[in-house]
Amino acid sequence: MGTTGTTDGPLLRLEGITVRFAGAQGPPAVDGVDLEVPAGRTVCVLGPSGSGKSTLLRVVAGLRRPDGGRVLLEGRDQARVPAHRRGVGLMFQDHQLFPQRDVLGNVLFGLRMRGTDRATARARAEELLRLVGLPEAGGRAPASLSGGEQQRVALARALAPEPRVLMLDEPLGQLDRDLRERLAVELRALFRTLGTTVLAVTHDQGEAFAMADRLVVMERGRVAQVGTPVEVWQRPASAFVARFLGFRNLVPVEAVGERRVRSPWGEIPFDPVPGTGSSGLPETWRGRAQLLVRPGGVRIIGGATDPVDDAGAGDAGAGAGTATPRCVVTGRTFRGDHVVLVLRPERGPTVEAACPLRGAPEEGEVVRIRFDPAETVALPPGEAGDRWEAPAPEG
Ligand SMILES: Nc1ncnc2c1ncn2[C@@H]1O[C@H](COP(=O)(O)OP(=O)(O)OP(=O)(O)O)[C@@H](O)[C@H]1O
Repeated sequence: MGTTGTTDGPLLRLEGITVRFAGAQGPPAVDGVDLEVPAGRTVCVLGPSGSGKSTLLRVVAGLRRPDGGRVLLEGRDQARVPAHRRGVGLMFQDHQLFPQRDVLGNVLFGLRMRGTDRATARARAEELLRLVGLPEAGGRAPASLSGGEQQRVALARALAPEPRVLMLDEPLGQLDRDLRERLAVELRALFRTLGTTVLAVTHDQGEAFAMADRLVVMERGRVAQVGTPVEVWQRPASAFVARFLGFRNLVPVEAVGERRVRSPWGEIPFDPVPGTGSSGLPETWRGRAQLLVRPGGVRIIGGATDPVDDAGAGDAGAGAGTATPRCVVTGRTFRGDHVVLVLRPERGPTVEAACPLRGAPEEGEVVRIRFDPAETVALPPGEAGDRWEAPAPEG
């Protein structure tokens, strides 16, 4: 009962979708968005509140006409196709089951509307309830179910009419984090089994990373980055994306030599941007960048009294001229198998470090750190609203 495309191209393609709300100031709510969803895949649009995610879904569903651009389903322009004929399903955060119908009645609803005969509809509804893990719940009232169970029923109801594309708007938003991440993993497996094509929007990275084959990160109505979850995590395209993913160790830097930069923490070697020359930065950045250091790349190399000279030349692991700033541990949080430390260096912004439980320093301790070049990512120097300022000179 899968929904697969009949053409070689993506099942859903958006070309330059633009939406301007009447009377709204500033740039359009959705600003020239291109996006593709291949058949049988799950694409998650991820972005902060107000970045245009829901508006985009409404355009695909046919609930809002775009001011520019096209929606193509199986290669066909949907401009003149009304919402109810597009064959797309939409599930909102507040899934609103029909309270007066039992669970089976809720799942049957779309099938009966479509004129599916009673026996076929019932068989399919029961099959879907089994697939979402509620095989015995058909006769229950929605109000007697937990939030997570209601969410599953809503999903079964949305899947029942076999939409060509299933669209989910913050599908797990109302559930607590634990359940949300578990359900996201289950959904991914379910969509794989059914071959469902899914376009989901969420502001929750955990949910998006658990569900998506491909991520589209939005920033103020525009696409900031497209890639697999691993690609986006490993190489965020901008400081905006990096911050949105929760990375905090982000500083302006200036090239000072081959694959070395001056940062507010001192001079550090970094991982060059692929395809660049000796400086390791694209020429268009003119020797400037922002540098992200992943928390796992901040290495504790010893206590304050260990023999490391202040210019940073003494530590064998760090290499000559490499900063090994001295920091006070100001925060310490357990995260299961590791500890996240907040470190206040003598100069420059605070640093977040992830380190193994064993031997992790205590709050108030003074330590030395160095930055592992393999865990750094150079990002473009600036973007709208994000001013690049030269790092303070050392000394
Ligand atoms: N009907 C409307 N009239 C005017 N402006 C609107 C309307 N709907 C949305 N907007 C604006 O368009 C922008 C995008 O809104 P949208 O709801 O698509 O964002 P979102 O990313 O889905 O946010 P959230 O995660 O909070 O739902 C916002 O600035 C919002 O204020």
